[in-house]
Amino acid sequence: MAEHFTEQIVFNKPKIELHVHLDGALRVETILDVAKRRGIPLPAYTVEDMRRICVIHQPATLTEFLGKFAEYMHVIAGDREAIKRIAYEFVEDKAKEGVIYVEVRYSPHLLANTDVEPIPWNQEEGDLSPDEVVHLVNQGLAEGEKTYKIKARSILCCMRHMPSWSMDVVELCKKYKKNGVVAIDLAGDESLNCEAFPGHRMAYEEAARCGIHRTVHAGEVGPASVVKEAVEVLKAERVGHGYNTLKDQVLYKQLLEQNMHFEVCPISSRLTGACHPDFTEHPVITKDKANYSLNTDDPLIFNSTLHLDYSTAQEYMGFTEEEFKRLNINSANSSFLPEKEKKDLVNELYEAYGMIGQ
Ligand SMILES: O=c1[nH]cnc2c1ncn2[C@H]1C[C@H](O)[C@@H](CO)O1
Repeated sequence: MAEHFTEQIVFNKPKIELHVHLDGALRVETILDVAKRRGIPLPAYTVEDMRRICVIHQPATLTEFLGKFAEYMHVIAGDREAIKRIAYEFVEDKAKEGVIYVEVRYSPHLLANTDVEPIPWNQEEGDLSPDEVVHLVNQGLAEGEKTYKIKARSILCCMRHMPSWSMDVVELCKKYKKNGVVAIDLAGDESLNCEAFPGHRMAYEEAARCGIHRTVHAGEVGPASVVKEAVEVLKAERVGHGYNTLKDQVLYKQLLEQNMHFEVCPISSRLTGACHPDFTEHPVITKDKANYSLNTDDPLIFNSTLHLDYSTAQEYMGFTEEEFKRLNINSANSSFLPEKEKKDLVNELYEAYGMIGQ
């Protein structure tokens, strides 16, 4: 587990997760297995050693954290079997954590090796396009859903440093809207690119025009102005992280009034240096009755589970059983499911939490 924090199951009830990266949620065992099959050299060959390389152990910076992906993404990218497998295993892992609905995000371009410029992770050009990546992830998720009886949808990420990919991303969201893709996201290093490039803005305009749901990583390490831009220019319906919103109280109050949903990731926020390392100082906004979810973000790199985020929230941030229920109901209400499915999900939680008729 991350540093000395210990995982306990403090909320053993159905949960919703809205902010988790597929490529940050792989099993180390799978990376080793695929590398062996493909004959790809790794910096380590045991689970323990490879985990040590992938994991962030001490609070670092977002830029350092994002560097961790380069340790293993070349193993999975460009390989059809591996991509389908990680999607399937992801659903299994979430089901084991008691998640009944998850929205998982990734960049199709970062898993492809053709129709992408530049080809990521120093791969040789191959024949796996971002379009086929989405198809494969959809298949893996759908098979996982069938086996583990939970619901999994996906969000496609634009990357802050690659505005030239963003129009492709929104086109993929449109194409696969009926096949499990529910929204567009903008991820990557906002500390390097604070203002969204025109490529991102155009993609988000098109998303809004076509009824594609929108979330944006903003105010994680970047200033509150990035959140303002996400909401006002990119028309974000949810904010990924958003911690620095609190530094602009006018904006924060406005977003509270709008019932804006914040995708909060406690363990992540500490290890990426986004928030104060002392969890008691974390700007999670329980006292304001804000609308937010609790999420793992990148459990491989934080060596974490959703249970660890919950137990940390309970132990250091004063979360109660009632707050866990409230935030999960808010999460279901803020999911990007169609209205009818959303209503059913909310009712499922009410029932599981013994809140029928409230
Ligand atoms: O916490 C994060 N902030 C910004 N970008 C992130 C975070 N976690 C993962 N990413 C990036 C790296 C992944 O390759 C990409 C798509 O999942 O999104």
